[in-house]
Formats: sequence, structure tokens, C-alpha cells
Amino acid sequence: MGSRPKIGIRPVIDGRLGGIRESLEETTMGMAQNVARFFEENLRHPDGAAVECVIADSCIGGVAEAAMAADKFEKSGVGVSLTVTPCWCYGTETIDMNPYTPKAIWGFNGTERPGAVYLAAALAGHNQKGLPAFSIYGQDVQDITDTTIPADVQHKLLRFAKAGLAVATMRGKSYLSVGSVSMGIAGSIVDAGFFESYLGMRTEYVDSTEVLRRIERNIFDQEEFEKAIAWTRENCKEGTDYNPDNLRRSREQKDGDWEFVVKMTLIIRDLMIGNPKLKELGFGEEAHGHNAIASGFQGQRQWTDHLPNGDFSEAILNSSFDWNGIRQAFIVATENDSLNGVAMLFGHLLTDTAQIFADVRTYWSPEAVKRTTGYELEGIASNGFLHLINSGSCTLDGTGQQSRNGEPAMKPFWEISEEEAKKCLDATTWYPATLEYFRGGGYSSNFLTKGKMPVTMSRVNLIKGLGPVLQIAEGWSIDLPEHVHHHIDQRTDKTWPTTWFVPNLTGTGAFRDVYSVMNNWGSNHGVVSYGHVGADLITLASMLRIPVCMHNVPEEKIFRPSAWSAFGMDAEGADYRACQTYGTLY
Ligand SMILES: C[C@H](O)[C@@H](O)[C@@H](O)C(=O)CO
Ligand SMILES: [Mn+2]
Repeated sequence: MGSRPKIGIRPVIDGRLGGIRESLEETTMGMAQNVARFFEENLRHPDGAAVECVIADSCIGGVAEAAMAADKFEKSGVGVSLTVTPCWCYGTETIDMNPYTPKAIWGFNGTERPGAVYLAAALAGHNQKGLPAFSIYGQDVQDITDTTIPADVQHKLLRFAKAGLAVATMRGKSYLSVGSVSMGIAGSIVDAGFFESYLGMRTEYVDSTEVLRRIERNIFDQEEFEKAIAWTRENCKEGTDYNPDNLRRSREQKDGDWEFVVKMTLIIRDLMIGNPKLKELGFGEEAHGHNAIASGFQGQRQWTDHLPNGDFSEAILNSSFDWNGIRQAFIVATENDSLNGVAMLFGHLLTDTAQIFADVRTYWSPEAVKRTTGYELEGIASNGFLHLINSGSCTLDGTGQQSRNGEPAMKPFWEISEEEAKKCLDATTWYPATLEYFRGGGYSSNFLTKGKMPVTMSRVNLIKGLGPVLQIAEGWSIDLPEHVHHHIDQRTDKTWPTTWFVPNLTGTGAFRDVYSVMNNWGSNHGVVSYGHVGADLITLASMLRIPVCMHNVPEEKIFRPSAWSAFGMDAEGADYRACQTYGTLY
């Protein structure tokens, strides 16, 4: 998916030659090399490649060397910058002035030389000049000869770098809208201004007829199709047809639908990222694709009223495996809900894992569960739960059939085994689509997400007069007793995948109770990412100047640019004021 941004490391130093600078050169450059090694060992891009660092050719003692570093970074594709120093240096003379590059400064907390004093001075400069930067220095004083990176510094370095790389990775890529607005869902009014100004992304739009044209004119790789359909027949088990007799599609139609949805999958992927094979087949223009890092498929209604739905394509593309093996998940939003697509993209870039796209369907109170099933909710579910369910885009990784340390998990593709991919497929049943909704047929994925996964639900909303806001709810997937699950799952669309979700409650505001989380959710959709990654999302949002309107992330984990604290003592109000003051990144 295009070039990968690098992390630029800037060792800054006290410029006074004749003793001071010379005594610090080795330590300062050593600190840069050390942190570069740390990043390279601990960070990967979502495509699996190791993250590369670029270190300035010399320590930076003043503005000339700062300019040389900027020049090198520009030429090497640096998208994120970290300044490191163990000593006092000259604030504004050495800082990184590139307005687009997320920045942090690690000032070594020692007393022999005052790295943290430089940090404070440089941050004051950043803040006075309107160039937000993150502040990093360890809790505990270290000796100047100590080359270890303390755990608290490591956490901040990784949180900053991963979010910074996400910013740089999105820049210049596209959101591809296949189709238009689905059933009046506002998130599928793909807003070019939002993508351009906040994310640095393009919006590309193709009519859904392009998918049909490629199917009818065989504009896809036939060989891959043969492989894909054989794999699908072997790995994707078809479920019972729940449609009433008078609507049911014939066996012949259903077999045709399988072929159709597999072709759709190849085509949507080719539309996103291109395919060199198409050039060999004589379709040079189509071979390019749209440079899309995320996409959405309208589906409902015009397409699905007439043709098989997008559920199979969305689910498979969003998963970490297909007929070509285990691979990076794509980001494809159901109903072309681009704002949920953006939250999926954030989740993917921050965790390297596949994302669950879901309708935020139902709040089940303990009383309602009791009334309908006779069961008294207990344990983590005792305050009720949310039913997350959706026809299409939910990744099959969302089955929870992968594991880490014996617990269910959703992992980066390079950690997923063949056996785990197979278990995800085996846990999924593909039901003939509910024809009352999807008149053109197709297949919907059905599974139940395993409980006990730490997860984070998120969502971007656009608010007129304000701009985008991000909402975040950390919590857990839960298991329900089989009969309770069965009873309440079957009340609704029984051909779709279900995740039972319990948010972590704080006792106040939107997290007073489970009902309030649902009641405060800004739209019909949400994204579920594996892990408690709310703090990472908050860091990323601050870089993009997207205020966070709702979250339940513990205060001590929150990491925003240093300037945010100048906007007042209530952190969330300050976030709004800071985002408004700095304005969009692009
Ligand atoms: C089939 C239905 O139209 C669903 O797709 C609908 O409930 C939604 O998912 C709305 O987001
Ligand atoms: Mn939906």
C-alpha cells in the first residue's frame, strides 16, 4: 500500500564547541541510535514490514544542523519526528519546524546535564509557535551513562510513534467510495473536506456499475477466481435458507451467487489497490486501482435490490486471510459508512489487526433479559450489555478463534497461524441472505464472538459547526449462557454475526451505566478493535485535531501534546479548545 513513512530521530546538543559539545556528542548520538533500535525492534507497519528510522547525520546544535536534518528527513520519507537529548540545548534554534510531522521530544531525566530543562524550553517554543509536540521524560532520574529506556518512557515512545505513523500513513492515500449514500446514512455522505483537511486523504468515487461492468466483461484475474471459488467452496459453509418458500432462490441461482460474490471480492480489492495482473490482461487503467487505504460499499439499496449483497466481499476483505493465505486485512465499510470506515482505519493502523464493523443494535438491560429469558445476568454482564450485529463488514477475525496466552484474541496477521485462520472460518456459517432485505440474494456471515476479549468500540461523527468528534468505549466481549444467547440472538437477524459487548463503566456521564453508553452513541454504527486501545486513539485524535467527545480511558494513560494542558484544567474541554485553536492539520 505505497511507501511506508519512517521515523526521523533528531539528536540535539549544546552547540558550544571547545569542551561542552565534544563531551556530549557520543552520549547524544548514542541515545538516538538506542531509540532507533528500540523502535525498529518493537514497531511494525500494518503490512508487517519493520519500521525504519532515519537518524540525522550529525547532532543538532543550532539552526544550520536543524535544516540539514530537515532536508535529510524530507528526502528519506520521514513522517514522524522524535528529538532526543541528554543535555541543555538551544530551544527554538534546534526544534523541528515541519508543521505536518507529528513531533515528540525525549529529554533524558538526568542531573549531570539537564535534558529535561531543554525539553521544557523547546516545548515552550513549540507552544508559542503553534507547533504541538509531545513531551517525554522518565519518572526516575537516570545516570548519564545509563543507556536503558525506562518502561514509562518506552510506553510513551511507542504510543506517540504508532499514532504518528498512522497520521503519516494516511496522508496522500484515498478513501474509495463504491456507490453513494446508503439508505440515508449520513456517514456515507463521503465528505471530501473532512478527509482532505483532517486526514490529508483524497476521496475517490466510483459508481457501483463499475463492479458489474468488471463482472460482465471478465475484468478480473480468471486464474485467481478459479482458486478463490474452489477455496470458498471448501472453506465457507453454507447455512440453512431461512427465507420463506415463496421467496427462496433456486439452487442454481445460489451457486451463481457464490461465483458472483467471489468476483465482487476480487473486484473491490482491485478497485482499491490495483492489480498488476490486470495490465497483463490488457486492462492497464484498471490495473492502477485508486490508491485506497480504506473503502466502503453502498450496497443497499439499489445494488442489493437487484444483485447479491456485499456481505461476503466485505467480510472476507476485512479479514486477515483468504484464498491467498494469511495477509493484512483491508478496510471496507458496510453501507459506505465512511466515518465508521475512518474509525476502522484508525483501529487498524494503531493495532495492526482486523476490525469489527457493527450496527450498535440493542441495549439489553438486566430486567429485559430476565423478562424475556428468565435469566438473571451476573458477573461482568450484570449491568446489561450491548448487542453488536451487522450484515457485512464484520471481520471473521472477530470470531475470537485466535488466541494469545490461551485467551481469545485478534492478532496482527503475522502472528496468526494457519490453524487459527481455519478455526475462524469453521466458526462462521454463510447463510443465504434475508431476501426481504436483500432482494438480490448473496450470503451473510454468521458467528458469535468469543467472550473475554478486551476490546475498544469507537466511532467518528461529523457535527455541523464543530467538525469531527471521536467517541471511545473500552470494554469486553462477553459470553452468555447458550440458552440466553440463543433466545435473544434469534429475536433479530439470525443470519448475521453477533458480538455481546460490555463497556467499562466509570459511574459518571456517558459511562454511568450501559444504557448511557448506547444512548450517547453518535450513530447506528461502531467499530470494535481488539485491546484496550482508547489511549492510542486519543493520542492519534490529538495529532489530527479531532476532539474526543466521549471516552472511558483512565486518566493516567492519556497522552496528548504538551500544549493541551495550557487550554485549561478540565482535560476534555481543553481538548476541544486546543483542537479548535490549532485547526485542521492540512
Ligand atoms: C438490512 C438492513 O437494511 C440493515 O442493513 C440496517 O439495519 C443497517 O445495518 C443500518 O445500518
Ligand atoms: Mn448497518
